[in-house]
Amino acid sequence: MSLSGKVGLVTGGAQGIGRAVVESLLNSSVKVAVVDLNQEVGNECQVQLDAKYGEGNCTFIQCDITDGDKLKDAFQRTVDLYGRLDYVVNNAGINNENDWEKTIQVNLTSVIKGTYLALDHMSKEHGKSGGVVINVSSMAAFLHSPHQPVYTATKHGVIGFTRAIADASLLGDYGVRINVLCPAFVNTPLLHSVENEANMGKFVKFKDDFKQSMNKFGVLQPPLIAEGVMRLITDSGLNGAVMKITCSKGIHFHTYEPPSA
Ligand SMILES: NC(=O)C1=CN([C@@H]2O[C@H](COP(=O)(O)OP(=O)(O)OC[C@H]3O[C@@H](n4cnc5c(N)ncnc54)[C@H](O)[C@@H]3O)[C@@H](O)[C@H]2O)C=CC1
Ligand SMILES: CC/C=C\C[C@H](O)[C@H](O)/C=C/C=C/C=C\C=C\C(=O)C/C=C\CCC(=O)O
Repeated sequence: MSLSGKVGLVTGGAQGIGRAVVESLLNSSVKVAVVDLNQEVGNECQVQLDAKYGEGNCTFIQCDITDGDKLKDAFQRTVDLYGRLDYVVNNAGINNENDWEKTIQVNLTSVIKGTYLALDHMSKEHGKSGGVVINVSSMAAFLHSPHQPVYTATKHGVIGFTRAIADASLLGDYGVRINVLCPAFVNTPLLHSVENEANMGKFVKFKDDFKQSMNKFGVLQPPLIAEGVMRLITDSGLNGAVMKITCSKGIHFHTYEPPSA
């Protein structure tokens, strides 16, 4: 399936999982807006991607996604620059149990805003031609741990929101498929925040429990997560799907039992 001529937007795209996703999209000839808070890492990312994929194929947009107006502008700038929008990956996330309200804003509220903005630009309801949204949750939504209660709550929230809005998209004939991705531990800068009291607050004392889980379940590399994202984009049968990626089972899907009366 050729994705050439399509346009994507990835939040938190300057490093870690988001950066791997951006590169997979560029490898498939998708033009990409890299929306990220970090100016320095974003600038470096732009230089490196221009050198690797050629100028004009991606653009770094500095944006704090918790600022609703700035997020709206980032979507509009993407459409103004590339003429359309087809894929949105709401990936940016933080792990901050000290400033837990910020964690809710970044990990959940901004994912909801990003999904609604994606629908504004892609839904047939607004005369657009459809697309795909992928919201990044975590295996933490299935196997909770004592060192990140609010992070865990946000990742549960992302799954609930995504499954419900995916149903709305289907019933409302929006033409937009909306799926959720739940990676286990991935080797990115975020993972190293477990030892940092500024992030973990009083739960830092449970870091050994976290490390034991990492040893038990293993650590994935970002390109496998990007492979999962590309599958969610290209498999036209997937809407409201909950993709899990783990060391033991690789890319697979969570199954829900139908509710009984
Ligand atoms: N690394 C891991 O083990 C796992 C990560 N995840 C999730 O994957 C997503 C990406 O995580 P990583 O790549 O590991 O993290 P990371 O910390 O390496 O990268 C996150 C990116 O998001 C950006 N960002 C943070 N706050 C932002 C804001 N307010 N506005 C715009 N950009 C912002 C950062 O500048 C950074 O470039 C997150 O949602 C995370 O919760 C899920 C499961 C496992
Ligand atoms: C300081 C922590 C920072 C970042 C890491 C994040 O918290 C990340 O989102 C947390 C991931 C937690 C993963 C937890 C469990 C992983 C489990 C497995 O890998 C496999 C276990 C079962 C698979 C069975 C199934 O597929 O259902």
